[in-house]
Amino acid sequence: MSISVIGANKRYGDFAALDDVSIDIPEGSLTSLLGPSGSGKSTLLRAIAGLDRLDSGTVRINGVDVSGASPQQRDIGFVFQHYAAFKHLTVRDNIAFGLKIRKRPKHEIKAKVDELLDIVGLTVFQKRYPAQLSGGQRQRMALARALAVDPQVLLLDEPFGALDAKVREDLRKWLRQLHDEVHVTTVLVTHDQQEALDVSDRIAVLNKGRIEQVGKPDDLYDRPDNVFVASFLGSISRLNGELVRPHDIRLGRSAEMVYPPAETALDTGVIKARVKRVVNLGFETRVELVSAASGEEFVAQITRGDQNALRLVAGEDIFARATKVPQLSAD
Ligand SMILES: Nc1ncnc2c1ncn2[C@@H]1O[C@H](COP(=O)(O)OP(=O)(O)OP(=O)(O)O)[C@@H](O)[C@H]1O
Repeated sequence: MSISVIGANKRYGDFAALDDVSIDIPEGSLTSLLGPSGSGKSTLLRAIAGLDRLDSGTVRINGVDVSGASPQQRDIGFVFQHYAAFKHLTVRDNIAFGLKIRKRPKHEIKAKVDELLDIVGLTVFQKRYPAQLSGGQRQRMALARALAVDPQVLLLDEPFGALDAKVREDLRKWLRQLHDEVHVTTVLVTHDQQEALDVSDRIAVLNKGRIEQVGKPDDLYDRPDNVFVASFLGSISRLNGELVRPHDIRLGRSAEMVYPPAETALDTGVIKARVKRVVNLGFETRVELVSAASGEEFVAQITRGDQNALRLVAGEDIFARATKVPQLSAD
């Protein structure tokens, strides 16, 4: 099912939580709403779900105007950051809950729950109670429960937000696989750009109640419309007045060493810089630098292999040259 939001506005007093937001979410896609805290992501998701009414604007699911419909009528699966499971029901019964209240036949419930337990990897824990699960297992149970009733649309509001970094990473890989198997149109709210880049077919970047840009992860990263999108999707520095990404900066001990490949004509030219700090981050090394000419501080990210060859240390003067982020169309 596709989702269209057209001209959505939502105010709290004088404050515009959504300011004329329009977005098309294609059928079967996994689309992330990405933005800083307070940018309106949850407000937009809740409007799609029917949990909050818009002041004006339209929500369409598969072309049908559902703006006046209740969440139940919209046939939506929802998972929040803190999932409210039924504590007194086992994992199996939690997943079966929606099917039981819809009075589905017993054999159908059993088959569906068995399938979902398998998909979310909780078959061996099916007799446990929610309190006996880890946070990550509980969120997987929540997803299985939301999917049990075959919703038209799956809405996820920071579903992994309360989990630690490693578990988050595992779960977002798992979510992507799950989506590839189930294909339900999914909207994921996140403030984590890594998460959005990792799992999404499309990302909508929100800022102050407006959508800044919508596109495929690579398009947003390589061709951001403006500085906000460029900086929200990854760290970025200003160098000779140009925006550059840390891993697009070449460093060397001579000007000749930093010539970029011939095809990248869009570059900053050779810049003399002083190394301020070198930080080893496992596979990569972050080098913090100061431009000799302008005093601008910038950050380069090089491989550990390059650092082993260069052996950069704080205080030394080197040369840098960077490929620019393509010109920002909306600035
Ligand atoms: N019920 C409410 N009453 C007043 N203001 C609200 C209400 N709900 C949301 N807001 C405001 O609307 C803005 C957008 O909120 P929203 O929850 O959509 O942001 P968000 O992007 O999801 O942020 P976060 O990542 O922090 O959850 C915020 O400034 C918030 O304070």
